[in-house]
Amino acid sequence: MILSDADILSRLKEGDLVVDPIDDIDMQVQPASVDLRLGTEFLEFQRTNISCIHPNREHEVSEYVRETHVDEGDDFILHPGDFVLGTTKERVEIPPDLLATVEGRSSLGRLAVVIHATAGIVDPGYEGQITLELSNLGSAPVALTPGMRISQLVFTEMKSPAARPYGSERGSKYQGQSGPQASRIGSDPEFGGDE
Ligand SMILES: Nc1ccn([C@H]2C[C@H](O)[C@@H](COP(=O)(O)OP(=O)(O)OP(=O)(O)O)O2)c(=O)n1
Repeated sequence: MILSDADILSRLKEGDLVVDPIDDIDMQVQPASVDLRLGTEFLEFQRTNISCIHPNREHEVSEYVRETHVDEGDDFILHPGDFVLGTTKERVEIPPDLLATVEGRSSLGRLAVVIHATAGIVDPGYEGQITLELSNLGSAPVALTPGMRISQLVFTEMKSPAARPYGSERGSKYQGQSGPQASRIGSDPEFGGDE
């Protein structure tokens, strides 16, 4: 069952579901979702620095991404074909009985800007900001402004709460992330990590 605006407001009031900050409830809480705003940090890929991103060489992350800060009110120009990691301004806490999905906004979709390439699930138990996989699929550069509403979160009530929610007890690698975070796939067991 998907939460309606009334359900979302009631869970936010109860306090087990957190989306923070919400500066304008009427603007951000939509009929069946909450709009999230673009944060000020971006991770850009530097393809000239390495020959290949290999999942089991996590130490290379700092060599292939560079962090850029853009103040609210300034522009980050997303060029055609670009792929950069951004972040939501809001921090979320998802209770064990809810699954959240990150979706784009139609207004940005109509400009050919997508906010995730493949990862749309925010797990029950997850706490932190959400990393956006920003791409411009169109043919004209698009200016993105930190603070603009860029994505939306939809909440689905599960049949029962997760028995082992996302979090430190299961060593979840993105729990508590702040700002855009590069992939930590190197810590997956299949690549010799200890997750
Ligand atoms: N666009 C997204 C999608 C997800 N997440 C966060 C919330 C998710 O709960 C967490 C993990 O997402 P996945 O389970 O899709 O990713 P992995 O399987 O790679 O991570 P893990 O092994 O920790 O489950 O990352 C995010 O910040 N931005």
